[in-house]
Amino acid sequence: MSNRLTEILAAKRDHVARRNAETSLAALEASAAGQTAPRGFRAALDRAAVDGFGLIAEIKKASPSKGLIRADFDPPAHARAYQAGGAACLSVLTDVPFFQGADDYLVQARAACSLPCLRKDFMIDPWQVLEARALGADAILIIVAGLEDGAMAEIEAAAIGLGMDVLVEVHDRAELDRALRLRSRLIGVNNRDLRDFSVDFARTYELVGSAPEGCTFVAESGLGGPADLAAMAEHGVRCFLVGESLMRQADVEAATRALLAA
Ligand SMILES: O=P(O)(O)OC[C@@H](O)[C@@H](O)c1c[nH]c2ccccc12
Repeated sequence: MSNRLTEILAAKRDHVARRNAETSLAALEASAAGQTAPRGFRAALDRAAVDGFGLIAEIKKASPSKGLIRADFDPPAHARAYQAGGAACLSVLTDVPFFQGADDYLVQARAACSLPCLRKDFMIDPWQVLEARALGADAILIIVAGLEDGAMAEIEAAAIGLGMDVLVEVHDRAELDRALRLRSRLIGVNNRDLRDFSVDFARTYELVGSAPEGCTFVAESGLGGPADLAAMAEHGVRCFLVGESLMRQADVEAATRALLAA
């Protein structure tokens, strides 16, 4: 069980325990209740995919495999550029130790645009879902590889209870089967295996045909440009989550527009 995901989840457990102890639940509930209503994340993706591609554009400063991705990191500017370039949704990394993310990046990005925003983090406890909503998040991520069935269901129930969408991330068929026991029908296949960070588009190609009717299917990670999206589209994939390749561009808006023109 010694892999990168296990390491990340162990650190997350300590982080959540600490934050939970220093934050009053009542204050968190009040700030979640004071947020504007969730923006429909899956609905925005589905709308965009009708006659184009549904893009979840990710605000990502660094990653454990690549280190710093962008020195002039500016979440509000990136959020505006992604929206102007045609993205349907945003994903904002809030994990601190491994992705150099921050809760505040999510708050800033969401305030700077009108797109639905996913809090991209490693959810292990329903408390983090309430925290996500208190930050304004419209959707959360569940990584099937990191959770038991019971924990997944609890985290999902917390999100649904708060009106949020849930992106359920899988790597293989066994994980897809587990994902489909949940209620969410927004499924992401991560081409990058979080256990060893290897990237393989075949993970998406193998699973796209197994997603039942009525699922919104998202290919995630390692997508470099229009040619990759065009190849994915040939396999019937219409929705994508892209971070690094867009974050490395000087002109993020133009790169986003070019990507969606694939
Ligand atoms: O930067 P990329 O290769 O375009 O990948 C984006 C996104 O898919 C990736 O950041 C990601 C997918 N699932 C995750 C889970 C946790 C942290 C990060 C991720």
